[in-house]
Amino acid sequence: MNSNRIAYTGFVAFVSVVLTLVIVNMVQSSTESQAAGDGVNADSDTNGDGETVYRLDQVAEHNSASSCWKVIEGVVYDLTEYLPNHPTEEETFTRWCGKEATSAWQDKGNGRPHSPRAAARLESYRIGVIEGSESVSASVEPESPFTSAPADTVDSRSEQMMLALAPGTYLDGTYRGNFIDRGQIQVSLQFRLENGHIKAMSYRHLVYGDENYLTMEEGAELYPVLRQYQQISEHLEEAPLTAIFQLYQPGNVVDDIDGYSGATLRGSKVLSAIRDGLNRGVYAW
Ligand code: HEM
Repeated sequence: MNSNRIAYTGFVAFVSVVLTLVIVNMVQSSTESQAAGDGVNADSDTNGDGETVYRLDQVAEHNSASSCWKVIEGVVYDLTEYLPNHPTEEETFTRWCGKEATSAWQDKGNGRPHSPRAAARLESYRIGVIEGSESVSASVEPESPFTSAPADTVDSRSEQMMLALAPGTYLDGTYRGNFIDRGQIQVSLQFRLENGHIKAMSYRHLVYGDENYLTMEEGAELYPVLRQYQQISEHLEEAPLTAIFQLYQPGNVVDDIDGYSGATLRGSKVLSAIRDGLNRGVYAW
């Protein structure tokens, strides 16, 4: 073998090694970029039970009706297909898409839990668990009186208010309370407290200016106002006392009859009348 030939063979070997390295490198980086492009599933792990483990920021990407995931008690559910079957306005359900929704699931925003039938249905939409779910389920957010609103709108006031109405603070019995403004009793109501839950709330007097809502006929112009008051009392039926704080956001409690602004006033009056009743003490056992 002459020296030219040796140099040529060496050169060819060198080039093939370099080419191989370049190709291996290209294949590797294309696999990596594909994985990154796959988004949510790419960097999701599986746990010992073979379930996919998601992070909250991955769930947060599925925050609309077209793709709706929720985290409930540490489990991730893809509820997109269930959405059209939920028996409420779509917004009640979709506002929790992409979020930690344990408290909303537990009290439906009205202080009442979902039925066992609903819980069974939920299971069929399970797609995985949330990262660190042991600690998530152990430290589920404290029950909030504002659970009908996402947790980020809750502030520390809610906790103080909850404490003020903690079960056992008010005795069971019948209560009567009033909201009085500008020298006029506008709302007078009665309710029972049984095991800390509101029962049979009724209005004894509902007046504003010259209007007496309680005697209004169904076709009357201001009849919707009476309807909103009734929706508030229906909403509170059998709810824990702390549910009265939901009246600060009556958009979740009554139909949008007048753009909520009036409903806000109505909610606040009822809230104030209930608290007046509580302050007065038991009216009858
Ligand atoms: C997490 C947010 C959710 C909220 C805020 C919510 C809220 C509500 C509300 C307001 C009602 C109607 C009023 C009532 O029955 O008291 C309701 C009923 C119902 N919801 Fe939900 N819901 C949520 C999630 C779900 C999920 C994930 C399922 C099942 C996959 C579900 C299944 C049902 C069923 C079957 C009913 C009929 C009543 C019952 O069986 O409890 N909901 N929900």
